[in-house]
Amino acid sequence: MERTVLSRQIIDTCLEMTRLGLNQGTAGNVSVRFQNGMLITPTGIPYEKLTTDQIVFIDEQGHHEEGKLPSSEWRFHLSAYHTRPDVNAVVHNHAVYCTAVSILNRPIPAIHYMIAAAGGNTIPCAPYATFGTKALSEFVCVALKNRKACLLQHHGLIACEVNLEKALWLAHEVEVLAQLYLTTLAIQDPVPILSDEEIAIVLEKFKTYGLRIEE
Ligand SMILES: C[C@H](O)[C@@H](O)[C@@H](O)C(=O)COP(=O)(O)O
Ligand SMILES: [Zn+2]
Repeated sequence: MERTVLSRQIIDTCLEMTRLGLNQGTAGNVSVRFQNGMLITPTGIPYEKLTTDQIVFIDEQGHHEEGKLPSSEWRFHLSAYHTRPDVNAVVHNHAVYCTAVSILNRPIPAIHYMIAAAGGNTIPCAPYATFGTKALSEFVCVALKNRKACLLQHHGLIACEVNLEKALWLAHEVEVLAQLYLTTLAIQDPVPILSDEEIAIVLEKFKTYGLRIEE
């Protein structure tokens, strides 16, 4: 797809992320796989002020085009694409419930079968490291190895998927799971969870769920 079209889709995803209540201020960033690297939001610019020419290209070595400053988190976006060849879009935000669970430094357990949307029976929590660091990107590599979403301790959430629409959908879904987790945790700890066997059944069903038969 053409660069300007993808850049517009990145901005629309950022605006939708805010509209869904998943983000505040200039927190968060969004990228999409492009050529031998990715297109990513610039650092520190409010989404409503973003224009397509401000979206930054970074190659697979981490070199960005001159005259633009990429998101401070470009390292973990590159790590996500490196670790997961199956994904083409990455969304990061500081959604309130996900961040609250990350402060407790707990994974989200299998409290609802939709946990399987991220590829397994938990949403893991990557250990804390300062934002923008190589250390954080290395923790993200590990957390996303078998999942399409993870929490970042004392920070927020990352979700990745085949395209921007699905990555944002997953980020929203994980926020709902985090809200359910905290709501039930206030009543009972530990919260009842689904067995690995039940989650395995859902993972299998998700392989074909929503696929339409070609006419
Ligand atoms: C301090 C930053 O807000 C940090 O939390 C980063 O992770 C973030 O969410 C937004 O940073 P950029 O504007 O550099 O993408
Ligand atoms: Zn952040």
